Amino acid sequence: MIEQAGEESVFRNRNLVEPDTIIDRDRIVGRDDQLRTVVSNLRKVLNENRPPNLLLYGPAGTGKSLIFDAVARQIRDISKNRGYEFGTLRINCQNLRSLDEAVYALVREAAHDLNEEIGVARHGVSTSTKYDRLYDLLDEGYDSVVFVLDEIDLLLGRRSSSSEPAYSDLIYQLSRASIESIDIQVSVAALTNDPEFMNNLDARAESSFNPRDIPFSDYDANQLQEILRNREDAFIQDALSEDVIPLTSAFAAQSHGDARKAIDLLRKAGDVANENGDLTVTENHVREAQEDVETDRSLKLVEGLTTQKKISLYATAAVAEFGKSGSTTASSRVAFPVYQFLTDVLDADGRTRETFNNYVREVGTYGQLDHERKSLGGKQGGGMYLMYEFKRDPGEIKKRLEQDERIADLSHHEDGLKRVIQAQKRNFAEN
Ligand SMILES: Nc1ncnc2c1ncn2[C@@H]1O[C@H](COP(=O)(O)OP(=O)(O)OP(=O)(O)O)[C@@H](O)[C@H]1O
Repeated sequence: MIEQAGEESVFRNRNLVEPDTIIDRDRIVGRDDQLRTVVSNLRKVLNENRPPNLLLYGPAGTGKSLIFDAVARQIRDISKNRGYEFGTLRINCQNLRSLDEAVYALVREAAHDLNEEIGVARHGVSTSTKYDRLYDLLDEGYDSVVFVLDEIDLLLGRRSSSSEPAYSDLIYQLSRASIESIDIQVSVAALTNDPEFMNNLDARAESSFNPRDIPFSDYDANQLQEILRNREDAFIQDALSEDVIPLTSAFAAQSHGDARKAIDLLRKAGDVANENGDLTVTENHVREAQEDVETDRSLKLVEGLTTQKKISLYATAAVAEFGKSGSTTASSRVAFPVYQFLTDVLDADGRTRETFNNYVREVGTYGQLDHERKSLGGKQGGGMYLMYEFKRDPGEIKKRLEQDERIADLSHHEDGLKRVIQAQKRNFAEN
């Protein structure tokens, strides 16, 4: 099996359909206007002038990083040959919680690029000491630097209601660095999905940043097709059947024309073909890959539920999973006492039967399960109950819920859980 997988693959160069692979300039499809604008601004570096600040904005996966990085790499190579040190220092602001963290991340980038010590402690020193270290490193190592601030709108910092977001401060300081703090040429390129970003900057930051705007729009299905066709050589010859690229592009165009999603989906379709031992990627492989993507997206929603809703869903999924083999259904009459057992195990509050059912039904609206109202007939004094039917493997949902450390404990009680479920099922069937 392993040997087979090693020998036969639809891929010749799978890297080409990995979204983070750096691609050559000749693989870039379209985006001529944006390329021209970035080139005309960054080429000022070649005359040893400071390039203007730039704001690249548009939805995710529309080529902002690709275009900027491709041009910056070329400028860097030409400059280096001429003995002029041009560099870009990139940080992604998504996971940075404060201005201080952002400045430290820039110090770390510069030190890494220049092969120097970071030279400043992460904690326990002021942000201005970090700025000083940053400027020292830059003065020593470069003639010109562009700070690339990806997802800049997410650098909010720990704000009181009256204070400005951290990105305003960072942009203000960095775009003034050339004037006040440093001898080399410095400018800022900010990347964001938010077209209104400039409206959120305070007046001070706005006036010192004053960028050239470079907008990026969604790709349509035809543009996505072209992008994918330009990477067809990731696959062995004739591995892609005719309808694969059009279908992949059509799916990705539905999710905001994101090229990253299109490339991901094409790679996943190839993986599905490999898993099935097929040497041709077909429409069915694309559909299967797309289903996996959707499953994963809706499972992610499960991670955001409150603990009570997670316990309710866990109980219901366990009843379905530990029922008859391959079963996807769970009766509320069985699932509710199982939920009570789980709240006892976790020492959590117990909710009423009605609230429990409301929680599980609510999860249904995220696409995990359906419910049907059923009558007990003459059983248990009559009355109604709900029959839940999972649309996908309930075991997978349970595993996803166990990623929450409060729920993870339940996986150590599987034997007890199975016993309770069996007892409740017997009880339900006998009455
Ligand atoms: N015009 C294009 N030609 C070829 N490949 C492209 C093109 N546009 C985007 N891609 C590919 O799509 C992926 C995402 O592009 P990129 O990282 O530039 O998106 P972005 O606009 O910076 O998105 P985000 O806001 O999510 O960071 C990359 O793998 C890139 O190579």
